[in-house]
Amino acid sequence: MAITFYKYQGTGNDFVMVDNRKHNFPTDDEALVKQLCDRRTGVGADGLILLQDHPDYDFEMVYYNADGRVGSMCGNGARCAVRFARQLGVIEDVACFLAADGEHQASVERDLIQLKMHDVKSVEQIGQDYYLNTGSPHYVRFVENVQELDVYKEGRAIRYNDRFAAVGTNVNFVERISEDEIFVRTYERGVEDETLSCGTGVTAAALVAGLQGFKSPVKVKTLGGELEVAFEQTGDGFKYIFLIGPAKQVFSGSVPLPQIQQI
Ligand SMILES: N[C@@H](CCC[C@H](N)C(=O)O)C(=O)O
Repeated sequence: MAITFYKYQGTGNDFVMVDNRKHNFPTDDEALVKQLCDRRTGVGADGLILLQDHPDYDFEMVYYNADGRVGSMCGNGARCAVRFARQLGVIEDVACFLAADGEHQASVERDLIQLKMHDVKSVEQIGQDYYLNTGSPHYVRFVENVQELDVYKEGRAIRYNDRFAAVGTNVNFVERISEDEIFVRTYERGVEDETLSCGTGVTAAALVAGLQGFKSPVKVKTLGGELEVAFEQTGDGFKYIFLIGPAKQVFSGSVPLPQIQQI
């Protein structure tokens, strides 16, 4: 049988979405997810997201990285999942859903999805750089001329260093553009390459900018578009963190997958 899939993107971070309320997509088939995300032999995406029923939430999002492994929280993917849920009629303009790191609230306002992220209790400083978890682990380094940087090379050097090699980390390179704006480029774990944007990475970079005196909301440019991050600073951390930006459907199609049945 064939499954219908939908392709979504949020500031250029792209995802294959499956309405798994209607299928029994095999949740542990790494090879299948990897194949669907392959940009030459599959649909092509930075990750795959299953939208599922959940007894206590509007829906559950199950997120996989392009390498086929179950991922941690994905900020752009979550904004796409909210748009997908809206288009499927699962929600109207507000959502309370479950992701890898727990419950999230979100709202839809025209083109924009506003996603509430979990509080960040602390930020570790490593030399001049920072390490924090915004649902996924992120290393943040401020640089000059981020557009000139070899993000693949520099990102891999940090992602595979002794401290991070086992669990991995995403790596964000950040340039100050003005008093209220930064430019972020991210090497993504699980894609193992630079992506056009990473929502949890943008959030991490904006919070570190907050530590350096930026006021909320911080405007963030990425290679794939613009996002905004609002937050309230607490003693050592942050609360009321919101990631705001567009998310849209690009196309839909079907793939023959005999191992999957319609429910
Ligand atoms: N693109 C995502 C982040 C995805 C998580 C990452 N690949 C990891 O494994 O930590 C986002 O938008 O947040």
